[in-house]
Amino acid sequence: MATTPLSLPQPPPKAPEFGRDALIVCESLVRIYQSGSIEVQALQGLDLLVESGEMVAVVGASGSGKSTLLSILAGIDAPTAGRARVDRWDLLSMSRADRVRYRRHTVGFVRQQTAANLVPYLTARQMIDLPMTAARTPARVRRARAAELLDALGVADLADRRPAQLSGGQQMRVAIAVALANEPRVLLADEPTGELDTATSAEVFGTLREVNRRLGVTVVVVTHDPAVSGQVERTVAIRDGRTSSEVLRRTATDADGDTRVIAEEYAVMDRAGRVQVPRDYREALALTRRVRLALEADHVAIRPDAGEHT
Ligand SMILES: Nc1ncnc2c1ncn2[C@@H]1O[C@H](COP(=O)(O)OP(=O)(O)OP(=O)(O)O)[C@@H](O)[C@H]1O
Repeated sequence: MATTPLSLPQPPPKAPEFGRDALIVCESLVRIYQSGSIEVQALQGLDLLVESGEMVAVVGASGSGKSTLLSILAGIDAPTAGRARVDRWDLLSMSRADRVRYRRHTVGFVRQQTAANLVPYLTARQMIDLPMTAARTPARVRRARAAELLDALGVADLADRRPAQLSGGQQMRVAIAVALANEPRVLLADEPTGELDTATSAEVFGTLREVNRRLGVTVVVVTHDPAVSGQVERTVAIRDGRTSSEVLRRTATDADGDTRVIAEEYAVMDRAGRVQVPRDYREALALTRRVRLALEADHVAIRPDAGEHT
């Protein structure tokens, strides 16, 4: 006897992998530090995507997890849980040998303290040569690359000086050149302008933008300085170990041909749909523990709990 085929519901189409085309992917990233019996959750489920060629500023209060994020992306620290991928490298499952390769070729890292990036007894040219020698780059290529970088970073005339003979801004530019020696796809900079005065900060930041635009290197820069973060197209704010909001800036030209920068702030929604409502919004409408959500034609409304139930 012929049986009627069962009509089964269609399985839902498989969701594309989160950030499949991004260069940097952090998904629900967690980093817990254990010091004695105390546990510090430096990252508490952070999501972040960075596309190839972007320049992103990461801002946040002291202790919010910015340096932890950068150390993980630099391959110096390892996450406790979650997912972190840069280019083709999975930062959670990388072997020790892969980690060395990753740090040598995929990312360049500029540390917070200017001096920590430099070797006191080497000249600028010798310092740029060092990572290339470690990568077994032939001498002829090393010489050409060092000259190119010294030039691109505006320190060609300082090539034979040691760190003590350079100003803070010049030291930082040399540090950036050293970080770029092995042609990484990503440059990570942790508070590169933290020790510099305002004018020198602006100069160093301009250098990072040039590196991003002219050399096509993806740049992630941690900063405290709102004036600095105001110069990039995308600023990601971290609060309590999570990305909380983003500011996107674009240049618009009005009818008179004048250009101006338009900055729009967005809240970040995580993979589970959680959004942080800013404190001033919550206070203005006394939004507390329980709120009403309503799906409207083109937005979702959040209203205070009317208080019929307790
Ligand atoms: N090695 C460590 N051991 C224990 N706790 C740590 C360690 N490193 C960072 N933390 C803690 O993790 C949290 C996040 O620190 P992190 O340095 O990432 O913050 P940050 O946003 O970079 O701060 P800052 O702007 O002051 O550099 C802080 O509470 C910090 O005290």
